[in-house]
Amino acid sequence: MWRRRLGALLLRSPPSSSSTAASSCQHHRRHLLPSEEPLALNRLARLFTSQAVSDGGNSQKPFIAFVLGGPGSGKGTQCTKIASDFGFAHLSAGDLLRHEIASGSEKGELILDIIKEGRIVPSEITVELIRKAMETSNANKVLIDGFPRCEENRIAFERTVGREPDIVVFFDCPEDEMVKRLLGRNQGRVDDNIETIKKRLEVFESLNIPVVDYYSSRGKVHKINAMGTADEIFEAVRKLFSSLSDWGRLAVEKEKWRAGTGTATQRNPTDLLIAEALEFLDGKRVQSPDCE
Ligand SMILES: Nc1ncnc2c1ncn2[C@@H]1O[C@H](COP(=O)(O)OP(=O)(O)O)[C@@H](O)[C@H]1O
Ligand SMILES: O=c1ccn([C@@H]2O[C@H](COP(=O)(O)OP(=O)(O)O)[C@@H](O)[C@H]2O)c(=O)[nH]1
Ligand SMILES: [Mg+2]
Repeated sequence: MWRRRLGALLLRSPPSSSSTAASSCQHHRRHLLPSEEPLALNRLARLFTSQAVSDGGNSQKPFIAFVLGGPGSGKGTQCTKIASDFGFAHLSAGDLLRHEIASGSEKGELILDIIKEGRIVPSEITVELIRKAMETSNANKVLIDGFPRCEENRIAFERTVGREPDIVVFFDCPEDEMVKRLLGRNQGRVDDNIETIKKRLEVFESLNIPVVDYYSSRGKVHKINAMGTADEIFEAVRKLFSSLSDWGRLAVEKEKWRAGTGTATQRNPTDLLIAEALEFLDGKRVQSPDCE
């Protein structure tokens, strides 16, 4: 039984093969470059797992996922689900800016004007809000929803926080669907009107897509088709995060085994399982007769 389960796990595609950007981009094919370097899957998955099990969320280096996509592509909806199923803190850049407006600060007035026009708030304001929210949340896994909006945002974040995101999830949605969703959002937002929506779509194409292209060239983008019901889309999202988590666990086992907690002369089921995982992770073909 354990062997059958292992076979199924090992035969599952790693996340980089099925969903990394560029390979199957439907709505933004012309923008996304093929990945120049493959996702460092073992490193990434190990990081994901070690952060997931770190002690009480005191890690200084959280796992960071940027969540990008056009206005109305479903970023916020999917982030809520990821946060609840995978234990991420959900930091929405737009929500942080709206809280600043609600606080009545001087900065809030400037932010309101910019949001009404569908433009991008100066990087120093947004990056500072995100940096503080990351510090306050003290979480070991963070979703940053709707940021960076442009290359300048990206560079300012990387300079201030001192690192890149670990992955970028990109929701790929056709424009007419995004417009339909935004006009039906009904949350009383000052920017959910057709005039601002048009401007936001232009800004998305001209300034946000280059950020996706940049991370795509770094092998970090996982593109998700954002058409379908929220639950259907979440199935694809769940696969991505589950794979990271499964592969991370295997990578940790591999390290333990290499460190001497398993030897070739021990032949109990756990050792066999680890040996098979090791072979697979080393890129060899696993003989798994119980599975197909
Ligand atoms: N898959 C979906 N199908 C139809 N409507 C959706 C879907 N996902 C989200 N929505 C709705 O579309 C609107 C925009 O979704 P939201 O998550 O706020 O997107 P974003 O954060 O990318 O702007 C919301 O009213 C939301 O309830
Ligand atoms: O990093 C960010 C995120 C948002 N915004 C502004 O806030 C608006 C709303 O952003 P949000 O992410 O809430 O919109 P969504 O894409 O989710 O509809 C954007 O159009 C921008 O004007 C910004 O300037 N920088
Ligand atoms: Mg949103």
